[in-house]
Amino acid sequence: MDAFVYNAHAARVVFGAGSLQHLEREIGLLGAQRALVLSTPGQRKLAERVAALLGAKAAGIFDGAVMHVPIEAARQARDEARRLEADCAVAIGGGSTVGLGKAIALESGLPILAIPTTYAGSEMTPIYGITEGGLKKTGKDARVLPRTVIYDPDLSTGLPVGLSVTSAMNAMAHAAEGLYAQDSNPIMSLMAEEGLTAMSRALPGIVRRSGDIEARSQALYGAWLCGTVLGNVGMALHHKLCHTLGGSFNLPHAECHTIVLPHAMAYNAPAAPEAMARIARAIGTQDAAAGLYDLARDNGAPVALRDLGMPEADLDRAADIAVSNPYWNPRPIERTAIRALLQNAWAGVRPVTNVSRNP
Ligand SMILES: NC(=O)C1=CN([C@@H]2O[C@H](COP(=O)(O)OP(=O)(O)OC[C@H]3O[C@@H](n4cnc5c(N)ncnc54)[C@H](O)[C@@H]3O)[C@@H](O)[C@H]2O)C=CC1
Ligand SMILES: O=C(O)/C=C\C(=O)CC(=O)O
Repeated sequence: MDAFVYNAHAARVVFGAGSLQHLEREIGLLGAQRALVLSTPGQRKLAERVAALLGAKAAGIFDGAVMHVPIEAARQARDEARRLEADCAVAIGGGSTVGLGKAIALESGLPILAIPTTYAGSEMTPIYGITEGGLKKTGKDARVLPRTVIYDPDLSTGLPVGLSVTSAMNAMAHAAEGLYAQDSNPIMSLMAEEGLTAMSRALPGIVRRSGDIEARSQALYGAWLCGTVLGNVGMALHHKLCHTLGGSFNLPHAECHTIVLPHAMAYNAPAAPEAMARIARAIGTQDAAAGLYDLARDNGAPVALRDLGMPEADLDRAADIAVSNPYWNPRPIERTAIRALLQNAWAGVRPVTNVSRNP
């Protein structure tokens, strides 16, 4: 076994259907008296429910969370937290809402209690992202890691099936890249495999019946594991491509992850055969790249960037941006091969690598 460094991140997790009922207890354990509740405009009603549960400990609601955390939204939320003298942020929603909580915590150090309703996994990472002047910057800071996470599968039954599938693929991307990360370690790899398995088993159940609590529980469990992997080891080519497509071409986050993931795996397969074998085993397939493509397609997710409205003419610029300041990657970043990868992802070609067959 190779030598490795393992850093555990402290977070308290309360998991299970109905666990939102423990919110008041959990806020008490954080020692908070004035919680600012955060949401998107679309999840305002849920934020009001949370505020009602908090009673006198609710300082107010800010429902201006937006994908990729525009600096303007971050400033408004920070101002509101100061004005209300909040001593805690309760973020209920997906990665955008948790991201807004992180923007507040980054400046003020306020503790975050996160209640995720998608599978993006941000609640388990010290990674923040803020968009300013059309550019998304990401960084790591221990202050933004939520102190407490309440995973209540009841709250995810309303997540539309399409977004459930793409959000799950977003989570799986964290695990897949974690398996070949430069700083990977055996503990994170265990979590990554288990997270991939949980997600691939959960998806057909959710697609069959959106309110299937067992499937929803499996998916949230998978989101927890995959998010933990993202929070502990580095991202590589796949995340760089998605941040390029989301940040510079305004394509939707989870859908980009879904479409690009099989192609990023095909690109990296020759340089990371063991990771490919583990991914394939975890999702019960012969070939990691083709298996991830099939999982998305068979559960009704988009598989082509052109179906998200990306013009073919933008692929050259996307390739240029993706190869500038690349994240570490197991296979060297070659512009011609990245351009070909993007072409395949744009057209929705099913990739097959024949590298993953030997666990
Ligand atoms: N910092 C980190 O570690 C990570 C950050 N992210 C960031 O998170 C953002 C994407 O987050 P996502 O969760 O994909 O999307 P999101 O948080 O933007 O949510 C997408 C939409 O679904 C709605 N929604 C969420 N949960 C729902 C539910 N249960 N029922 C009905 N509607 C619901 C939201 O109101 C929103 O309109 C991106 O900005 C991405 O960069 C994503 C992963 C990790
Ligand atoms: O943008 C961020 O907040 C940072 C990381 C991610 O979005 C991870 C991802 O691409 O899912």
